[in-house]
Amino acid sequence: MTSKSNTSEPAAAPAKSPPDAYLVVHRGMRWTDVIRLSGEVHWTIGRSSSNPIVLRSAQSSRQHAEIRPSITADGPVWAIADLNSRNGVSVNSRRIQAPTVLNEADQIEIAGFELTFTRNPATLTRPPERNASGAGVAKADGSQSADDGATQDNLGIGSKDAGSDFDGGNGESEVDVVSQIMTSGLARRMNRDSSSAGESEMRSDAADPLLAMAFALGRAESIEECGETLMQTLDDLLSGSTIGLYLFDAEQRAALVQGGGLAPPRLVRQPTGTRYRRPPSPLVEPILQPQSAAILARNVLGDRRLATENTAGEIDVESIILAPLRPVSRGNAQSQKAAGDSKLDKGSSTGKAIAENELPVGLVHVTTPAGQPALTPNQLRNVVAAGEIFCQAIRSIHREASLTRSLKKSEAVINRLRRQLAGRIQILGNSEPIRLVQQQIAQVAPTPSVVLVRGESGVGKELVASAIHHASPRRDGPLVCLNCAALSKDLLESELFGHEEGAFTGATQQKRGKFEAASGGTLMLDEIGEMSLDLQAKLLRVLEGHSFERVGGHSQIRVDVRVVAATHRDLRVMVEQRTFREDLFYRLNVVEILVPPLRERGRDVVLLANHFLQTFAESMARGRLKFTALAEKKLQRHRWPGNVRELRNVIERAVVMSPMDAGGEGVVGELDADDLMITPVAGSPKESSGKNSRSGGYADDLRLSLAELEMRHIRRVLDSTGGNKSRASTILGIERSTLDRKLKKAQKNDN
Ligand SMILES: Nc1ncnc2c1ncn2[C@@H]1O[C@H](COP(=O)(O)OP(=O)(O)OP(=O)(O)O)[C@@H](O)[C@H]1O
Repeated sequence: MTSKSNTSEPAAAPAKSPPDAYLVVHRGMRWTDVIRLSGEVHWTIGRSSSNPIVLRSAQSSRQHAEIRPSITADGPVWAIADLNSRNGVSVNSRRIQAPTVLNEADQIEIAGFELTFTRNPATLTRPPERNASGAGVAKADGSQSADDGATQDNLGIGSKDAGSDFDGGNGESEVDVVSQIMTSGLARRMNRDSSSAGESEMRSDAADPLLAMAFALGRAESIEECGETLMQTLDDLLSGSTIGLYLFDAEQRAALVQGGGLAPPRLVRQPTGTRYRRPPSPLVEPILQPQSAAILARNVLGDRRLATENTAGEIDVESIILAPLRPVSRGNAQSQKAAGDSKLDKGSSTGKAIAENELPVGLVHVTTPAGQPALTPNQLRNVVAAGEIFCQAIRSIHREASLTRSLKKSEAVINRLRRQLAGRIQILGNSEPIRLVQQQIAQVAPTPSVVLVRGESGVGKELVASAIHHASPRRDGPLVCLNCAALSKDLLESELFGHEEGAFTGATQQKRGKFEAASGGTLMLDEIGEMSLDLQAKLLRVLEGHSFERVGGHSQIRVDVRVVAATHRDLRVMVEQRTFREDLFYRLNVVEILVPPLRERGRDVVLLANHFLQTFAESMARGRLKFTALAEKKLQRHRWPGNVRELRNVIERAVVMSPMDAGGEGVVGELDADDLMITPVAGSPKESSGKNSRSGGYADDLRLSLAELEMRHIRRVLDSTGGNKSRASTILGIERSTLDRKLKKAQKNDN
């Protein structure tokens, strides 16, 4: 920064006082200390406590400098003069040689302190721009003054890291030193109280309420409770002051972003004889800006820009604190630093559009009435500290609430999936043999017994095992399935029991087996009849409660697993043929469930076919589909050698091959017998002699009524036009409205 017209020397005596101005002492990134310059007062600055502004520093002369009203050709101004100090006074890094007019945003350096001169209250809440090098206050000529060596104090604000407010890192905190600046008539009174010992006593006094607050907030469960606790703490820290606590809910945040004013405070403390009044908007607007600093302003009496008038139209406030409530996170501190380093536009005033998420969560506004001691920098520091503790607490409450919300959502999803799963593992069917299976599952599921499920391939043995698991007390544990026919003897052993690293070629790392993976749940061993006799012996030992070792391992592993075995073979015959161990057979055959083939389930075929039809039509977005009577007959007559799996595949294929708009708006698409690709079982009557009904075969038409035939033709034409009704009605030679009427009527009949 270079010095401007302020080197011009003003005339000595003022005829009239200059406009009020502010001397701003930046105190870290989060707060500023403001001294109002008003009237015709000569504001001497120095080490002596007789000065209105006291600098407690050995670098400061007893009477170091003076800021006073002066007259120039342009009118009354504020000027600064060096009172023959040892270390001099610099304005914008230039040591002044004569009284110098102060201009907006001038940086004054005295005895290592850095002060900003401003007339604009909007700039008061801005954190200072910092010297990027982190060096202390530079002298104008770059030299050290003669008696600089007299003190080792390094009081330059610029030497402090912008992000850390509490410790200057040089053994003495910057805040401690700067906090000893005092103003006006209070200097003497404060001097009495704020000897170094007094200051630290004040701080330890503050520690108790802050500590009590931290404990209370740890227990608080709502924002309201946190607000009450903060208010109580502020009351303890700032007795005699009026306090307003503003907390911005969603509505208020939206209003503030739109440029609306402050809503009434959420909580107020007003000692007897005082009345709380909101801060004026010129002060509120800048404090809502991102990265704004808390301010302490003293000598506020009569200043309408810093305080609101009473009912008599007077500003009867001695000092104020206005602090934004903003949680400080690591990221936040970094962005504050970045803002302090470069982003802030020093020249502009307020009124920038603020994003809702950049607003503080609230404000603390403290005022002391005229005639009472002014608020102190320590009190400012304590308000900011209390505000930060409060913000952390409400952030925890918000986080907890959001975690609870997402937990509830997850639970809802889990329950939905459970229901879906339950639907999928439902053993559908009303036939006698399938009812018996359902009943056996219900009986055996709650017990810990081993179950042997037998049946042809594709009848639903795995589904039965799954149903047993999900109806058992182990339902929250894992269900692990292993097909014993799919692996060689050695691989099956390592799959079942796991292996240690290096147990065999390719065993590059330790692996848990399925028994361990199923611990606490159910292990389904499919195709158990394919297991080698050696492995059968090992399995039997585990089923009898013994521990086992991983392949290549020595440690004994014991698991809590329920086994459900399945096979399409007749194990009794295998036992007779000595290909299956008799002892294992009896161990497995505690409860046997025989799943009937599909051909023995009567009308269940149609029930299952319809279930698969709906499932696939939905997953392939084919709308509503149904089977024609002929299709159902065909399904019923087939012998289903591949059982339910075959049925499922037949239906899936039919749905895949059906037109995309088969079940379009207002139409239930039909799957005819010809759409079902089933190889007719030898000896059964030919299920359909016609071609695919949609592609134009008329063999079945001989059994249709005229109306049915008409509708079948309409649907074929509609198919050929891709569902375009206008084109279909042209081909059919009828009005579009007639077509609509016929379709509606057919739909009614279908329903
Ligand atoms: N009653 C049923 N209700 C609904 N779906 C069933 C039913 N029975 C079987 N299924 C379905 O049929 C298919 C085959 O069933 P599953 O795999 O359980 O038969 P499996 O007897 O274990 O076959 P494999 O002998 O080849 O191991 C699966 O998609 C299954 O969901």
